[in-house]
Amino acid sequence: MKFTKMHGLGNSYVYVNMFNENLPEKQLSETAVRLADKNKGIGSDGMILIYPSQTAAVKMRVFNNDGSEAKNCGNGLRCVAKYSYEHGLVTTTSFTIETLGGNVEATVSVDHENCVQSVTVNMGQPRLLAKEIPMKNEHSEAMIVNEVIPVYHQDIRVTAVSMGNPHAVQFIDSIEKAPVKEIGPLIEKHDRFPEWVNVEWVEVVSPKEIHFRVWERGSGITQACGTGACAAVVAGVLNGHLEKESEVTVHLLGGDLQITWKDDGDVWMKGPAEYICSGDVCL
Ligand SMILES: N[C@@H](CCC[C@H](N)C(=O)O)C(=O)O
Repeated sequence: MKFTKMHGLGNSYVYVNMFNENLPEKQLSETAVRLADKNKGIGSDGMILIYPSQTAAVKMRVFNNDGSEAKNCGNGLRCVAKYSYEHGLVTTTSFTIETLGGNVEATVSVDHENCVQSVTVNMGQPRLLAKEIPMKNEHSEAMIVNEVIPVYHQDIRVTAVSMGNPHAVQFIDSIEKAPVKEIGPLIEKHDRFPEWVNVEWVEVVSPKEIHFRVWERGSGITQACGTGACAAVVAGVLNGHLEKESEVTVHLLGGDLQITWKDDGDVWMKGPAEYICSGDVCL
């Protein structure tokens, strides 16, 4: 099977062009696990499949490195946009990408050689009600903003945001002290989150700048999470640390993203997408 490995700020996936390849549905999950293995596979945070779409230019499906399927992936969207444009799957610089979390609009910025330098994605509106995350709560129609959940003898305050996939965001004084490895897995599988959750830590530097760390559902620590960065900015506004309409620079382990939560409710993400390698892999 032909593959291309790409990354968005160090968040790497093995991409498969399903316009040409054929993988049986029942093998997708185990293939993602095998490809992600750094010793017996290619090594990645997961696998992303690019399909023809009935409702958009292309369709993206995302698998974490434990084989679970996710409904969205911000870094993946930018890489799918670059791949689709440079491989002729689309012919315009703005086009729609279908995800299981909804359709989004991507715009590629190209240089004089028609290579994509950066990608801007309108990620759509965050979903904030407990039932939309989903998060178990006495009132399923309530938002979860800076609410305490007990985690292993500690009370941790989280703000819950869905960007098509679920996120629990915490604010801390120093990003260097984020207990990602220790607390991440406990919140990821906390019984308040029936579909599990991506877990983020945020240090607010100024109304236009934050530091960010993530424990991703199904993949653990990664260098970056695009949907997580969007969720962090939304949570920052909801908690009064950041402002709507303001472009926020999010410093992730793998580099920076620019995120804006607009007055009309849409969240915009701008950042890079890069190739690593491509080739054939034995399945
Ligand atoms: N790395 C991604 C998110 C991938 C899916 C996530 N782990 C989930 O299970 O929801 C991003 O860049 O958004």
